[in-house]
Amino acid sequence: MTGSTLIDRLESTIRARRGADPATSYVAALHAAGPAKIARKLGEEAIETVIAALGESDAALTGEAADLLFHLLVLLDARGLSLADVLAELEVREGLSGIEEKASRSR
Ligand SMILES: N=c1c2ncn([C@@H]3O[C@H](COP(=O)(O)OP(=O)(O)OP(=O)(O)O)[C@@H](O)[C@H]3O)c2ncn1[C@@H]1O[C@H](COP(=O)(O)O)[C@@H](O)[C@H]1O
Repeated sequence: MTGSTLIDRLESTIRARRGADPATSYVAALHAAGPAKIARKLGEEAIETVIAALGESDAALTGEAADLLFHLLVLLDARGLSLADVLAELEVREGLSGIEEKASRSR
C-alpha cells in the first residue's frame, strides 16, 4: 500500500467525519471542541513524540508519530488545507535548495 493512497483515504475520512456525531466520532469531537483544542492536541502529540524519541521503543515512537500525523491532518483540514499543500511547499523548497546548490557550486 502506498503512503499517498493511505493518506488520501485518511484525509477523505477526516473530511467526511467533520460533521458526524461527536459522541461517536473522535474527529467530530475535536471539531466540536474548536480549533484551539485541535491545536492543543497536536502540541501534546508532538511532545509525546519527542519523549518517545528520546527514551522509548521504536514501536512507541511509531505510535506517537502516527498520532502526531493524524492530528496534523485534522488541523490542516480544519483550515481547508491538506497534506498536498504541505508537500507543494516542500517541493518549492527542494527547487530552491537545488538552485542554491548550483549557485554555490558555480561560486
Ligand atoms: N487515525 C486515527 C487516530 N489516531 C489517533 N486517534 C485518536 O487520537 C486520540 C489520541 O489522543 P491521546 O493519545 O491523548 O488519547 P486520549 O486520552 O484518548 O485523548 P483525549 O481524551 O485527551 O482527547 C485517541 O483518542 C485516538 O483514538 C485517532 N482517531 C481516529 N483515526 C482515524 O480517523 C477515522 C475517523 O475516526 P472517528 O472520527 O472516530 O470516526 C478512524 O477511522 C481512523 O482511521
